[in-house]
Amino acid sequence: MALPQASGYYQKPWDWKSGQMQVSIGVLISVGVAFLLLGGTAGWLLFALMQQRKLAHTDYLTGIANRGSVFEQGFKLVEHAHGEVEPFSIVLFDVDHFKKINDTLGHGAGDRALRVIVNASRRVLGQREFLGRLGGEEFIAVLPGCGREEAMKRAESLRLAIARAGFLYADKHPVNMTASLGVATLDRDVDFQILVNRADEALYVAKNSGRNRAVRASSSAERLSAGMVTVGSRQRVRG
Ligand SMILES: Nc1nc2c(ncn2[C@@H]2O[C@H](COP(=O)(O)OP(=O)(O)OP(=O)(O)O)[C@@H](O)[C@H]2O)c(=O)[nH]1
Repeated sequence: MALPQASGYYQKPWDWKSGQMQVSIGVLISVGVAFLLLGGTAGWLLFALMQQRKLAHTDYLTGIANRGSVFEQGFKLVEHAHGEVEPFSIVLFDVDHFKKINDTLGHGAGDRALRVIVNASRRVLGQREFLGRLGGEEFIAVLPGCGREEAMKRAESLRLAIARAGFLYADKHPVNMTASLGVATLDRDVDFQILVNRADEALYVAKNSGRNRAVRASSSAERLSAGMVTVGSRQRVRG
């Protein structure tokens, strides 16, 4: 009678040396994988945080700085300008009769007009300068290093760029825009909020004296000699 064949399976006795090596490799791989996972998660979290921060500072429609971001940067830049005794100006501008675009062609056309205005305005700004949307159809150009004369020139370039940026909506409706602008330049006794108030006063004058024009806000010295006390709040005539 044939004996049953041996299975051929041979159980090796435990080899401590190679066993330890296998365990060490296993541990190393696990630690590596854990590091990769942790690193990946941390990287993803960092990316998500950066994206969130960017979104919190950006205007959803036009991609430029939003109101919060403009004021955050504006206060810092004014402090810097005071410290360095450097000129600093802003141009506040507001699209004229913007409501008419919405009312006649719809909000899609209005939204496109805002984006077109932003693209046209960006092109006339220098490297250190930036654009922000303060809300609705009101924008600001922040001009570090720009004195009174330069700022008025920049405002005029913005006005012309907007007036020339007309487009055809839905391939058949011509849309033309103009804007009114208020220009204010930093004085020693002024912070960013006061500068914005002054530019807003000038913008109010531009609106009420016919629109499609840039008006310069009076300086601290001019205000003093004219006996002006307040820095003004908005009270714009509509129509
Ligand atoms: N399409 C669109 N419209 C907006 C947006 N934000 C505000 N508006 C509209 O902008 C219009 C602003 O109207 P008004 O404040 O009367 O200003 P205006 O018609 O430009 O008149 P003036 O400033 O006096 O020349 C309103 O109809 C708002 O609904 C936006 O993001 N997209």
